Amino acid sequence: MSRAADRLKVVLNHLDRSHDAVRASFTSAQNVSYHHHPQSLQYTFDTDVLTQEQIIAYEENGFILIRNLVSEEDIDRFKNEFERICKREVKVPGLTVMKDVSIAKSEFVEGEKAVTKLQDYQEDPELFRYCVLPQILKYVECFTGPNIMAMHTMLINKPPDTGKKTSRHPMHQDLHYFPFRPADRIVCSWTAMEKVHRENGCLVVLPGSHRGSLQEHDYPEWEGGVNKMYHGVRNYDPNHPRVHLEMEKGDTVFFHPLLIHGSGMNQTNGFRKAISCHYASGDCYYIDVNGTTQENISNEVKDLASRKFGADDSVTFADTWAIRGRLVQGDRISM
Ligand SMILES: CCCCCCCCCCCCCCCCC(=O)SCCNC(=O)CCNC(=O)[C@H](O)C(C)(C)COP(=O)(O)OP(=O)(O)OC[C@H]1O[C@@H](n2cnc3c(N)ncnc32)[C@H](O)[C@@H]1OP(=O)(O)O
Ligand SMILES: Nc1ncnc2c1ncn2[C@@H]1O[C@H](COP(=O)(O)OP(=O)(O)OP(=O)(O)O)[C@@H](O)[C@H]1O
Ligand SMILES: O=C(O)CCC(=O)C(=O)O
Ligand SMILES: [Fe+2]
Ligand SMILES: [Mg+2]
Repeated sequence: MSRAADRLKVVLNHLDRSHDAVRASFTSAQNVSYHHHPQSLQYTFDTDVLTQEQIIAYEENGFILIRNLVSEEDIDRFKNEFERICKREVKVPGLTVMKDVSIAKSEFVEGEKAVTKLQDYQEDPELFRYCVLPQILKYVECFTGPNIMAMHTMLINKPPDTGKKTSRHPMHQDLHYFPFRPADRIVCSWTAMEKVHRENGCLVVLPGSHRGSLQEHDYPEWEGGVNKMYHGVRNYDPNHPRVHLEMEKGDTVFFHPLLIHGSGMNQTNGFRKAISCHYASGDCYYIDVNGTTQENISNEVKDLASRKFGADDSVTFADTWAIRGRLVQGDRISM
């Protein structure tokens, strides 16, 4: 047997044995069918980039954390560009600068202290460098395959909580926002731009939840308010076992779009920064989400597109993504 085939056999054997344990901890939370006996890898391509342990970890948990993947120098450049955008020294086409809902109506907060998130930075060449970093794409390819689209770009500047707990991001699955498939050929890359820990609201994940299905999402019923489009899984069980991903500057997590994740309150005085990109295979295809649980977010996004960019009724949810997507490797086949 070849080395690659040998390696695959070891991984599959391991997965077949260990799935039962992971499954057992998730039966209560979601509707998963537990009759999966892997004949091949479902979530990863074995391209000799991931170690056996990493393949197993992603197949089982739905995420892998790579330490020290992005250099300080690159991160400082992203931070610098973020500051320039907040000071309005640069104007980026298509970019949304979002303020936290609890300070959105305050006239007294200016500059980066007012900003909770930059959405859609793909037209900013300095920030978009993140999406084409070779060491990131090398990992992305293990999940998407060789044709890679950058579909969704964000820089998150999680603010100190104002006391209303609005700095939380409810537990959700990113696939809720995406009208393209297959889910297994989509991956998020999320890089800490400084130390992130429990106190400043690190990512919180439910390992293995990527093996479930897409859940119904809606605004959580939070007394202090919820940020625009921060939908959460509807029947979230707060007692479900979770993992807090504490990370150093430059550490990067790659995670599956069905992985249930969120982030807690930022209880420090500092802004917690992270930069991210969602990638999809250039061979993915768009779906019509009308009549599905994604209809609510689809309507919100279309509404925003019409208010912000004057898009008319003929612009679909899929169109809003096709406009934003950028090819970063290989061919744009059907996206
Ligand atoms: C053709 C291309 C189309 C592109 C479409 C763009 C789609 C973008 C979103 C896609 C979602 C991506 C997937 C995300 C993954 C998970 C997430 O991160 S979900 C959270 C993402 N959230 C957003 O992307 C929100 C986008 N931002 C906005 O829509 C706007 O910033 C805004 C929140 C509507 C604020 O608009 P703006 O014009 O900047 O603000 P104001 O004029 O000051 O306020 C208008 C109105 O809105 C209230 N408000 C302000 N900020 C917030 C907030 N954070 N949350 C809730 N409400 C907010 C504000 O108080 C005003 O209210 P009023 O009652 O009218 O006074
Ligand atoms: N009702 C809910 N619906 C959806 N998500 C929720 C709900 N309540 C809490 N969450 C989310 O669960 C995650 C963890 O929240 P929490 O504020 O407890 O943070 P934490 O990191 O566990 O902090 P702590 O150390 O205080 O426990 C966050 O993503 C939060 O937004
Ligand atoms: O950085 C965070 O708090 C998580 C953001 C997130 O999950 C998202 O915007 O989809
Ligand atoms: Fe997310
Ligand atoms: Mg908690």
